[in-house]
Amino acid sequence: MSTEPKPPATANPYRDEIVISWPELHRDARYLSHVLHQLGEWKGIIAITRGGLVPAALVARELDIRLIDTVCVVSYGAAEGGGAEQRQGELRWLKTVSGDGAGWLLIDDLVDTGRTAKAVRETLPKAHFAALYAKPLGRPVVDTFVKEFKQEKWIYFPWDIDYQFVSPIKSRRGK
Ligand SMILES: O=P(O)(O)OC[C@H]1O[C@H](OP(=O)(O)OP(=O)(O)O)[C@H](O)[C@@H]1O
Repeated sequence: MSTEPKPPATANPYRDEIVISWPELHRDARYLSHVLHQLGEWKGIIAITRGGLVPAALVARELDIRLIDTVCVVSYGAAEGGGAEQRQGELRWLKTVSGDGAGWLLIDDLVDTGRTAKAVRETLPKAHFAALYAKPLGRPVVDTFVKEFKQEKWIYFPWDIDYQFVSPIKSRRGK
């Protein structure tokens, strides 16, 4: 019998959120690059679109990697708005790469339930999977990551957010 943790059964398992700033993401990508550099030479990077594109560019700069490819996978059936329901849809492939991934870095921003990472690993079993952030359900699927967040934490990446006015705490209703 499998002892693997199961995804939460509720429709929206995210009870908390965190906003990652550009400087924090950049710092974390530099740290990831340091770790990956220690592991040896890489043939190239395969970014998992779309979230893996920015960290892949930052790692490529640090490790002087010019050969960059993509695997393109989409969660269908998701509601609009970038919320937790994005984790529910069916996975569909738009593009993959040939070979078994040996010597290549697979890069994504986040391993959440691990569903995307598992699907990508099945097609490229010998690639090294690196992500900036991981949650407990996804952690077993990733080889290298920088920070772990609770499963219930929804992560807003810098490209998801904007600067805007926020009312002082004391003036807010329902405080
Ligand atoms: O571990 P999982 O539960 O599969 O979640 C992680 C995946 O979800 C995000 O992509 P998303 O589906 O939001 O698509 P996008 O990167 O194109 O916005 C993220 O970039 C990972 O690829």
